[in-house]
Amino acid sequence: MTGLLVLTAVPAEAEAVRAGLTDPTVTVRAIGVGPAVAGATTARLLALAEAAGRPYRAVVSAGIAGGFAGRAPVGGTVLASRSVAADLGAESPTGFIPVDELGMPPELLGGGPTIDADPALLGALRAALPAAVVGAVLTVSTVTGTAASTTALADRHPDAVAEAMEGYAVAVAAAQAGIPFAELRTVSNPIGPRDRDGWRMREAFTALTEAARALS
Ligand SMILES: O=C(O)c1cccc(C(=O)CC[C@H]2O[C@@H](n3cnc4c(=O)[nH]cnc43)[C@H](O)[C@@H]2O)c1
Repeated sequence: MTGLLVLTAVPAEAEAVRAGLTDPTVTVRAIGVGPAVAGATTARLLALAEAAGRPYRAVVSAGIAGGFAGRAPVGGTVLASRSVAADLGAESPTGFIPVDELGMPPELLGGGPTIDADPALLGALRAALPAAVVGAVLTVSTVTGTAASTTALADRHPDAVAEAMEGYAVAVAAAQAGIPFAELRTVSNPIGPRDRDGWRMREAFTALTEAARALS
């Protein structure tokens, strides 16, 4: 068994994580933006390690994220209690219907639209990062960018603290491989009306480097 596998979306996030690591057995890879490429690449990396007889002991989806105002501040660190496929479902005239309420067989839903973090791994990360906010982290294919969609998402997920674009997909691949999973994020921007120039990337990357010291 090899060490921990930490998966970010983009190379800049991977570099920020590497800069904080003290454990040489931790592997960091940038696997792309969004659930499709993230899920496929995670599954491939886990299968290759398994085939080589060196399976990873755990997988962490890490990177920057949008934070819900009043729940996770810009520059803050977030640990997912669960990773949620927040836009997997159906629209209707009366609102969004989550995929597990569409009447499909549960075995076709990859464990459902929510995957809990591994309790032992989350516990260890919480102990190492006591200032981190713990709550649901939403996985979306489209960055939320209007006040109306922010309110709808926050109301639908009262325990959600942040959104990003890969966690749930990495979690599905980890679950199918039988490997413990957690999601660690630092907040680069508030979720809300799009203001790309206001994103605090440097602050979030610095926080990510600090948080990565907890990964071992
Ligand atoms: O320019 C953009 O619109 C843009 C949108 C999302 C991400 C980026 C990145 O350069 C970072 C990649 C990574 O960041 C996560 N992220 C960060 N903030 C958010 C957010 O408010 N909503 C969803 N995802 C977010 C995400 O995991 C990306 O893969 C640039």
